Amino acid sequence: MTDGATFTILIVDDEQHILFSSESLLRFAGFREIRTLDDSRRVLSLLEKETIDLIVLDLFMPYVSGRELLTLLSRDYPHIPVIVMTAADEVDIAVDCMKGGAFDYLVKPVENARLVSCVKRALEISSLKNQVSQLREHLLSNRIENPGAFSALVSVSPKMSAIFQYCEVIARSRQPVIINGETGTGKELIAKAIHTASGLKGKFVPVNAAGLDDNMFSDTLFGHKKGAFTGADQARAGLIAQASGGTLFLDEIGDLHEVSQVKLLRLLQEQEYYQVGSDMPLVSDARVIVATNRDLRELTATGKFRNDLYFRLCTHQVQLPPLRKRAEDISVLLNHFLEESAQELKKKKPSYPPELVTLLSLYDFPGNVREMKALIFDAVARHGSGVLSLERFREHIGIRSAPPASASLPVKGVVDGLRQALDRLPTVREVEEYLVDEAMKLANGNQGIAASLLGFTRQTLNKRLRKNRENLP
Ligand SMILES: Nc1ncnc2c1ncn2[C@@H]1O[C@H](COP(=O)(O)OP(=O)(O)OP(=O)(O)O)[C@@H](O)[C@H]1O
Repeated sequence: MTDGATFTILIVDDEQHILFSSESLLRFAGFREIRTLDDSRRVLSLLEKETIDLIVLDLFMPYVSGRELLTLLSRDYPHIPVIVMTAADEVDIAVDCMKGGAFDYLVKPVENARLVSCVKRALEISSLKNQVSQLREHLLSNRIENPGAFSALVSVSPKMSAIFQYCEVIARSRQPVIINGETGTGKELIAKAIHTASGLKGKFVPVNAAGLDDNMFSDTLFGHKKGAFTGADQARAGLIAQASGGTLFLDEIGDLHEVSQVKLLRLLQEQEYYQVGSDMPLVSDARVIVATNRDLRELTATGKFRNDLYFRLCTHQVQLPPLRKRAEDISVLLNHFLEESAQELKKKKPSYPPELVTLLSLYDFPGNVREMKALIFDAVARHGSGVLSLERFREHIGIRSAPPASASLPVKGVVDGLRQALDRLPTVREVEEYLVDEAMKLANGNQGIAASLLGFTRQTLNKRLRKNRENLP
């Protein structure tokens, strides 16, 4: 999808009628910024003054030929794609132009659709190339230019900061984005951040596709005409109209109904949609960002998600890591949510025992940041003294005084491992020493947490540790 409004095209041809017809054709195809020149000597001075995204160049012109210009353009403006358009249908000339850096070579009279699709393709490829080089620069410079756009996302993780940098670059593109990640990892926050960083003036409009059948999807997104169906007493503009000049965020895209997938594909390809009960196409310029916690590629393989829609969506992809894969964020998020919850609940921000961070890092947070946020809000709501109690967290995380029955399998694995290593059945003392050692490692040396993991009291663990030390050779 190329957005004609954002690109400037220059057409150079000494024949006025060609300039006129090519300009009209491209304007009709949605390209609004078009410059024309019938004198090739003025091309370079124009390029010094204006930003041009693509050039359509005639080959045979008086004064400076198109071929001469092509050499200069490839040398000084290699990022601008040049489409050569000429009456000469000769293979040698075409090959020479392509070697000289032309993006494509079209023979006059050029079929309208051919010229438009060639221009769109060239712009798509060059804008992707530009993004790649910006991305490279950005990643090498290792900084975010607009940190305000990402301020709602609290993180000190290098993985997340690389993601923010990538998002800042793709924010400038109008191509769709797929955001993938487990529930609660911050997909909607990232989508909002991309919208803010894009500088788009329109709104950020979220729509949850889960549970919408095709009728509901069409009505919600595209709206309806008055009288379109029983009960449609008023016309309704859909959310896509609200997202005009902004971003439409489609959450849970993996659950989108098959028929709705076709409508979304049309919207992405043609930037067009139909309101329910209308056969008049409407135009949308909203940027589309989608999110899912499912594997879209896998869904395409099983036929549950259209291949062509996937390929339309997949230009930019963001994969958010689960919280358990960025343990360095536990402590900053804990402080952030303590602050936020204390403010919201009008309480003083409590302090917490240092073991809390270790305890939280041991947990795998299937609900990710959302789960952590809820846990902390609840603990702050319940607590009365100045220091948070670990009890509520222990309960949630499931570390109980007695190990669960299902623990027998891993224990068998431990015993088997020791049996192999020792070449005999290990003694009870050896198994115990091993487990105590592992628990202490997992708990970062915190005896309270290690004791909980082992199902001991802290005093019992302390005794065992002392005994282990005495048994050291
Ligand atoms: N890095 C973060 N910093 C602060 N808050 C966060 C962060 N990530 C997520 N959150 C919070 O966690 C909650 C869930 O975030 P969000 O809705 O963006 O996740 P999601 O991945 O879109 O979830 P789902 O897949 O369930 O729709 C929100 O309250 C959000 O504010």
